Amino acid sequence: MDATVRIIGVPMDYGANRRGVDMGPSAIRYGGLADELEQAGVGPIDAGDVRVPRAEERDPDADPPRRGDAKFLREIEDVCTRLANRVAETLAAGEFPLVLGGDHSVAIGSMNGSSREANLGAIWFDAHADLNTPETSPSGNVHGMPLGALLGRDVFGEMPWAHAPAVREDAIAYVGLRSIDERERELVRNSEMTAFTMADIDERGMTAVVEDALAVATDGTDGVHVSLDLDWLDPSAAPGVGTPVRGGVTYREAHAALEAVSRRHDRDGVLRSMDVVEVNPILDERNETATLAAELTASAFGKRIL
Ligand SMILES: NC(=[NH2+])NCCC[C@H](N)C(=O)O
Repeated sequence: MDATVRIIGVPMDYGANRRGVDMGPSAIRYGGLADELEQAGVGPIDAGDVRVPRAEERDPDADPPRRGDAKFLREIEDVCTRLANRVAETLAAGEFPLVLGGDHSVAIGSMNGSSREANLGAIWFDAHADLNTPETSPSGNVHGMPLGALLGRDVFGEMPWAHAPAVREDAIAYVGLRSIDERERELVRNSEMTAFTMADIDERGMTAVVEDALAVATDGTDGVHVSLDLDWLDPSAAPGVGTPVRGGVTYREAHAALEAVSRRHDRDGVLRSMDVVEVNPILDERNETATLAAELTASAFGKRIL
């Protein structure tokens, strides 16, 4: 990675089903992110956090969460608008935006910012498809909807600050899917996205799958956004997440995947922006998941064993 990496924290948990991911940015920093990046040969700048209104300060009656609705969408849009601006400014300054979540709805902001001046592709490292809309969501949690939002589906087509689609469907590749809601399954099947599930990884190996995902995300695009949800990993390696799903990626597969991204970047500079999301320190064991998040980020930016 030749560009300076600008770390942008987003201490937000409005999109998640439980409290705690708002502490993710602190935990990942405490887990050694800056040191890890330096070992990868990257000079990071920590730009601090995007302002997120504290949940305790909200009027509890202002926006009552309802089933089938998008909970706290107003707050999430507000934060994502600020984040999108920060990401766009970072890119305009010739720096690389590294966004620390927060729940996965932060990707709505980071990818909107990253795609303002570029045709963006994306790799979604996640157990979940995150393609719900308020209409299809079983939970109403917006962290299950960021791709629906980025594609401008349903009410997300009416967000005046966002341009939709922020990313072309056929330039998105999932890697490691294993938990898809009933109605979401149809959405994934009927979409033009490429979905590599855990079964594909078992059958073909991580490196081959990630190389294919990179081919999808770079085809006809100016750059790739990597969205790394820590629940992509198996809960034995990453216990500090709010929506754990067993049967996930191992510690070694995860490093292999991000090393494959970094190798490709070394060849043709494809990486444009990245977010690392869903670390929940309350549920974690001695900050293990946040530390892993920092290590995996360093692998994406070129840290090698030898
Ligand atoms: N980024 C995440 N952790 N997403 C979890 C989504 C879970 C479920 N599919 C939902 O819509 O509620």
